[in-house]
Amino acid sequence: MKLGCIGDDFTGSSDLGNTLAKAGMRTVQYCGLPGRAAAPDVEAGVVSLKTRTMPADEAVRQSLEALDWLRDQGCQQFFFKYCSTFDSTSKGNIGPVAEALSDALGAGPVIFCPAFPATGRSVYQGYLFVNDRLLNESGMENHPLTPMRDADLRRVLASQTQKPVGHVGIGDVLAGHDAIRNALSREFEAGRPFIVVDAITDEHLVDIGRAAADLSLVTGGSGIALGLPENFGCRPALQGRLEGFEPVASRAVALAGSVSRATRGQVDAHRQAGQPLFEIVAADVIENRINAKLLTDWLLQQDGVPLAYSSTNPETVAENQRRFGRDEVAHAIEQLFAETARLVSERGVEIIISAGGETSGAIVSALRVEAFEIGPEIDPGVPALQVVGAPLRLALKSGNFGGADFFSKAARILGATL
Ligand SMILES: Nc1ncnc2c1ncn2[C@@H]1O[C@H](COP(=O)(O)OP(=O)(O)O)[C@@H](O)[C@H]1O
Ligand SMILES: O=C(O)[C@@H](O)C(=O)COP(=O)(O)O
Repeated sequence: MKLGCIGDDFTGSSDLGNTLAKAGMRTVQYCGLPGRAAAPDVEAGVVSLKTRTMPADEAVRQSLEALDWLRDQGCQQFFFKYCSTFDSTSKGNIGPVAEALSDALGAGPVIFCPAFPATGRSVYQGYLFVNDRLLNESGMENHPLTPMRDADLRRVLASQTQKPVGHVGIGDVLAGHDAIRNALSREFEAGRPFIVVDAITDEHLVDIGRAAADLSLVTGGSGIALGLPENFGCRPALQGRLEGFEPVASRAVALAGSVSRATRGQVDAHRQAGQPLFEIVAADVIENRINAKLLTDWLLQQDGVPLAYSSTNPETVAENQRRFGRDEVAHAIEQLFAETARLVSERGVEIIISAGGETSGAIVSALRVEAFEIGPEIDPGVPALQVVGAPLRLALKSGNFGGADFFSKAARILGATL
């Protein structure tokens, strides 16, 4: 293994796997810390953890364990993948995890770059934009678990780490990879080892990737991984990745626990397309009026691509959190989806589409998936996934990713019988 990656959630890890596989690296996504050595032909391993919102010391512990495993596989460079909207709480976990990894590796300059132009995320003058909005006006300020209320990445990162934070601006990035490398050294030598790097286009990311060839630790969204595979002699491998998987004789079932803007739009579009929808109301979950058995029965009675969703507007989410407690309601809904995924799979469903990072983490854990092979891209940042060693396929959609017709498109590319 050449490139060892640690993802702070499961959807984000499949996003990274997608980028690396498209860029020509033989990539496997592991669900949690693998219990055995990787197959010898794997070039990039992505250990997906669910560390984004857990207490920082536990996130650090799990990330260091993943680092040890990746080191044992022979990796030469390490990548810490977090969200392209820099999702974190006031305590971390981006800063604490990056700090621990950097100390363990004795790293030099460490890049922080969540830019992902294909999905509208860019970093300019140290500020993170989502399309034409600053991060804190993009809808992310209402995220149920990681509300992002400051777009200045230098300030957000500095509040999470003891390490001084530097910046490589767009001027240096536009001047190409040598200038970027020099600027990184300049910041490091000035005593600022954690360096936010501007990037607006894929070309910038490729140049930053090239400048990072000798760095032991790189951190960011999946975009910053665009340029890394070439450093290992890999070339883009689009052949065979453009079409869907071979069809299988299984329906697809969709489960959405994301309350992000894009997911809510996809739920509406699915309804308008005449597909069967089941709305999960938080109070019904908490007060046991709905459970996984009832939901499974409903899903299996439908035609088309049935979708069960708890996605709702920010006011209702805030009301649910006030009434039941933020973590309690999130956990109850995640567990309902996880148990439902387990039951539909037991009853023969081989294709599950999941929307939401935390939601997907819970679902994948309940399905006891060990690893995924990365298949064709459904939409930017979302690949079709084949479970290694089992006839089960998944799509793990980050909340804010995907086009309006995502659920139907995913079912088709995953090879569902429609
Ligand atoms: N109706 C709701 N009320 C309160 N919390 C909800 C509701 N629906 C989902 N949630 C919780 O919100 C969180 C959404 O996070 P996640 O699944 O990571 O989605 P995203 O990818 O959009 O961030 C989950 O923990 C989920 O259980
Ligand atoms: O980088 C991204 O935006 C995604 O890969 C990601 O991590 C999104 O997280 P969720 O929205 O919580 O799925």
